[in-house]
Amino acid sequence: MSWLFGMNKKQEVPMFPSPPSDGGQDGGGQGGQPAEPAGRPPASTSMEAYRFDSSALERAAQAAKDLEKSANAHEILAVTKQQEQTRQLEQQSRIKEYEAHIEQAKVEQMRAQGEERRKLLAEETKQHQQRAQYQDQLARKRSEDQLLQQHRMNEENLRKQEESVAKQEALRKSTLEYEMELRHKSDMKKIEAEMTARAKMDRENQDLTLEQIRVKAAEKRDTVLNSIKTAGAVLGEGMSAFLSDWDKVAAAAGGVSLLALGVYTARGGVSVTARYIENRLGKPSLVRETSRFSLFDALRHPWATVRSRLQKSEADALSGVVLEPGLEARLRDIAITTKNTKRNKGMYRNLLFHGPPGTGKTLFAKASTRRAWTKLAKASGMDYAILTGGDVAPMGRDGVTAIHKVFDWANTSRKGLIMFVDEADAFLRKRSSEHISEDLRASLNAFLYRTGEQSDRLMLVLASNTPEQFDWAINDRLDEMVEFALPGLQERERLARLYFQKFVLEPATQGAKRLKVDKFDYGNVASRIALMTAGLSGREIAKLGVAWQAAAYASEDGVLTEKMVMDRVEDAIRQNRKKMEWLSEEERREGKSGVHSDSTAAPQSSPAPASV
Ligand SMILES: Nc1ncnc2c1ncn2[C@@H]1O[C@H](COP(=O)(O)OP(=O)(O)OP(=O)(O)O)[C@@H](O)[C@H]1O
Repeated sequence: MSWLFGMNKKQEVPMFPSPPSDGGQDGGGQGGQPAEPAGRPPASTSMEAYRFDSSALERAAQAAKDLEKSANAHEILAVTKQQEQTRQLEQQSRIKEYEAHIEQAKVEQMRAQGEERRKLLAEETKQHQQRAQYQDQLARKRSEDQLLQQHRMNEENLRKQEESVAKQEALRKSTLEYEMELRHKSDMKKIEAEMTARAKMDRENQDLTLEQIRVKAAEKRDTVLNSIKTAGAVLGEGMSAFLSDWDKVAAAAGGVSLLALGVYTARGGVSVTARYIENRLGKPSLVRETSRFSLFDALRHPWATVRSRLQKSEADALSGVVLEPGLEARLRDIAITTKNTKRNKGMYRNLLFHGPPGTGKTLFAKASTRRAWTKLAKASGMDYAILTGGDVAPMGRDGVTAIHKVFDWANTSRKGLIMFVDEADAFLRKRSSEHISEDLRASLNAFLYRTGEQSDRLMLVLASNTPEQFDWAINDRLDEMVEFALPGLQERERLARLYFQKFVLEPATQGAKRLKVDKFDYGNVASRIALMTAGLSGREIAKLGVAWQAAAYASEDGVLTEKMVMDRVEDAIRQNRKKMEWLSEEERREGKSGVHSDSTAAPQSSPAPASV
């Protein structure tokens, strides 16, 4: 209603202090008051607020008159009413909004409460679980403690039993010793008494005894003299009769000559026959091991022969040898090819096994894995023989004969023979650059002579970790090379497991030995060892097994702990690094231990290079 009090639309709304109880009515006395300047003191403002201003009423009356006179008075009133209604509606809608807000706030509050309750519940569940876990842990710990207690008690009992047995044993031993001592003393006394008695008797009978001796000696002398006289007379007569008859002399000379001839002929014949039989049946001295049946060996060691033959037929081919799968497959392929060669009566191929030291070349062929080699030979349907190159040099000039003997013996095999020569570089080295003895050179020449042509009876397998030392003529005879590389990651893990089993678990379970294993996850330890031991050879890992065993024996309680295992591994790694440092620069360049030269190198699990 500002227009009613003559307020211009452009005028600002006055800022009044809040009125007393009736201050809200339209057209209140303060309506026409001009706005106070901001800086005026509040006391004077409140005084003026209660002063009555009649000019406003006058202006209102005037405005009402003007309004009555106005032609649009009705419309203005209607508009005013509408505005009033609109404001009321707006007010109501604000009230509704406010109520809606309140409702929403309630919903929010309920949701927050729900959330709180859920959190509380979750917290309670968590607490409950933790409590359950804790109780479970307590129960486990209790049971572990009980087990430990039990274990300790068992050990204590065992110890007591052992002690009591030891005491009894000691008592028995001391009793026995005492008894023996007593017996000894009484024996000694008896002997002493006998000796004294005999001495006394001898002394008393001395004269008699001397007389007896004298009589016996005189009798003996007479007998001997008489015998000599008689023999001389008989021989003399015989000789004179023999020499006087020339026919008898001639017959005797002929008989003696024939006898001598017979003896020499028989000796020569026997030695030739023996050599023939030896060639057919005997094993040459250079052959360390063979699958061929040897009559002499069977007669000398019948039980060992029977047992080894039985074992071979049962055993798993590659048990105890950890090879990279590609290499294993390759060896099997070679066996199949060899078998087919034999079946088709073809010519055999010569092989070379090469690689760094300690990678299983010999192991594959020799004693402990004899089965594996047998399997290869068996799969090919052939016999096998194992020789060592190092045996040839000490034979000196006999080396040539020994080599010929081996090849003669090999050629008598009906099935065909695989000849494995371990450490072949020991006698097959270069004739030109190396300073080798005449005897060794002659042995090498004999070997070359006997292997000059492809054979349908003999397959040659050489093993060496320095094949670059071979004489060129030997290289020329090789048809295929198989590389035994350093073990890769998986092989190292298998090796670690194998040797832990062999040197720790098996002795620990046998019970007789003083070796126990602490509780730890060995699978996990083996994986860690495999990761750490890149560059170590199979032999070095096998030695680790022995080191673990020794560590357990050296400890006070004989228990092998995880820490002891890992300490030995770190030792082995350090030693390997040291060995690598010792390798001369030249050896590195030559690549003798090429795979070793970078001990941190990635594991070499790739298959060996194919062929020459
Ligand atoms: N692949 C493997 N699997 C299982 N054990 C192995 C393997 N390689 C080596 N070893 C262990 O190392 C030892 C030595 O191996 P082996 O004599 O076969 O080595 P090599 O290759 O012939 O070495 P060198 O060239 O020095 O003669 C074996 O007795 C065995 O304990």
